[in-house]
Amino acid sequence: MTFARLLDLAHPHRTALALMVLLTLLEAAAVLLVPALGGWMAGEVLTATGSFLGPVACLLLVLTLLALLRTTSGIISGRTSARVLAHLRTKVHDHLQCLPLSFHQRHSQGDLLALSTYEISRLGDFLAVTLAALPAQLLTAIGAVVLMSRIDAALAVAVPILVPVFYLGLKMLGRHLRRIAQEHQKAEAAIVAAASEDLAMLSAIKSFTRESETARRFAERVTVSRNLLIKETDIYAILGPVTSLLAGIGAVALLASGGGSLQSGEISPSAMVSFFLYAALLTRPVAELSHVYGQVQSAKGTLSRLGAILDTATESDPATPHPLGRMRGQITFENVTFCYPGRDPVLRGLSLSLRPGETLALTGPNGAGKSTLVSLLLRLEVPECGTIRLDGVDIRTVALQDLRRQIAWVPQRPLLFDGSIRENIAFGRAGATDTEIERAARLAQAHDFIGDLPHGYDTEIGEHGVRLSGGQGQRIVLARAILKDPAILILDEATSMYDLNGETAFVAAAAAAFRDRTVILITHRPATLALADRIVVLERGQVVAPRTAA
Ligand SMILES: Nc1ncnc2c1ncn2[C@@H]1O[C@H](COP(=O)(O)OP(=O)(O)OP(=O)(O)O)[C@@H](O)[C@H]1O
Repeated sequence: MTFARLLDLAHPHRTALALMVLLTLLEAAAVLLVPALGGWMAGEVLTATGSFLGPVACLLLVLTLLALLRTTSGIISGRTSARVLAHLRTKVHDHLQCLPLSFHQRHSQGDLLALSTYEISRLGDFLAVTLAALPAQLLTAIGAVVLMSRIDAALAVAVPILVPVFYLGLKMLGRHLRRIAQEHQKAEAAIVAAASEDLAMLSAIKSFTRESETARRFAERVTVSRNLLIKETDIYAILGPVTSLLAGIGAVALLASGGGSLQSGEISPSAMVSFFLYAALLTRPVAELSHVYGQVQSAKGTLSRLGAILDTATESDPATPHPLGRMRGQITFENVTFCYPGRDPVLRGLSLSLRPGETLALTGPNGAGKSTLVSLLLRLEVPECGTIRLDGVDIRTVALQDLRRQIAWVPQRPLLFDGSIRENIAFGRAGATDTEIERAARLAQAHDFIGDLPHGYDTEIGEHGVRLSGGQGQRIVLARAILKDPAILILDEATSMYDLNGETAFVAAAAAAFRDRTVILITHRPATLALADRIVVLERGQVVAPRTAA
């Protein structure tokens, strides 16, 4: 399963990976020639025939070929690695974007961040560098063993005994290493989660003077990760040299046993030198293969977490979606019941209708289910039972993007990104002109404060709009929604941070902003309630007191 996932991820890069494998195999074949040529050259020198120009020339040729192959494979490996990483990152990012909000509410952001950055980068290297070079490592190791056994047949008996022992040792160590690697990846995720939360909470941390507790909590997580990393690197540091040493000892023992053959003349000096060089050559792939074993364990963990995410169903459209043109804005909730996992129902058989062009104020106690109602209308959540219709069309039968294009939603917390004010407003509609952006900003009562900023609409507002006040952020987000020019506008406490003048001005301008659309105002504020044609009170998931505004 894990292997199938790996093949799937490698598929778009198969040509480059195959080329890498081919080049490294050629490189391994060239490397295997070096001991033979070395032995030949040594033989010529030791027998003092003086005719060692032939082997020297061959050796130089092979070394030049090796340098060329290594340069080419180095370039291809670097490029493939960068491409694999970019592909994995965008694949995971795009998939995360398409997963329902309920998935994100169940998973830690830190875990997802660690997976899509640090873990994926390790996996990319594993795929494009380590695995691509694996066939060449095997060829070098097997080639060296075969060529050594041709020189001294005793090796042909020793190898089948040594290999399973070596493999079993690696397997035992590998299990231990996998557990440590998994714990380390979890610890890294916890660090990312704490770092991003601490930065998001910074003003609260400062005002409640919780710096030392925050630092202690962070240091604890760092210590856990540090200790696991030390364990991991210790094992890697021991594994390589120890396997080299074992392979070396084996080779030297065989070499020593070959000493007799040299004296008895069964083996020539040049064959003896070649044998020794093959033995030295063998230690490198053996040590690297042991390293690969550890990396395989770590990659398995990443692949299984990645698989769990990539196998989670994304938001989907019906097979033949009902086409939607510009809607009139009639909304009907029919007997809708919904509950979050493990919670009591938030909405209980709720029925509610809005006429096209109507402005409805939705009010009621905190936690009554008002925002949840909006999530259901946007199909961010799906009701357990009941039907929601737009202009009489069941929203389950339409394509998600078609549905969401009809609706502009201003959530309780302004969602702003690191960019200019212009970019943040233009996020509402691709291709909007500066005039349209300015008109939306005027309706949202944002134009005047924007004009007072040093760079006006080009002012950079920082991550999450940190360089704006709460009320200014709300005005930008409201302008964005107005710019979208939707059939349905939903304002969820969208003016809660407006100052009195701003709110009064918005109420005065609201007729223009609300013209020709259905509006849902979720609010407790009397000034905003006064904008509504009708006020509906939601309590414990049900409509309790609909009444007409005076
Ligand atoms: N993702 C979630 N998982 C579990 N429960 C949730 C989730 N989101 C909201 N709830 C719960 O659902 C209930 C309704 O929440 P909702 O946000 O719809 O209320 P609301 O009427 O908009 O409240 P407020 O006036 O405070 O904005 C609350 O009890 C809340 O705790």
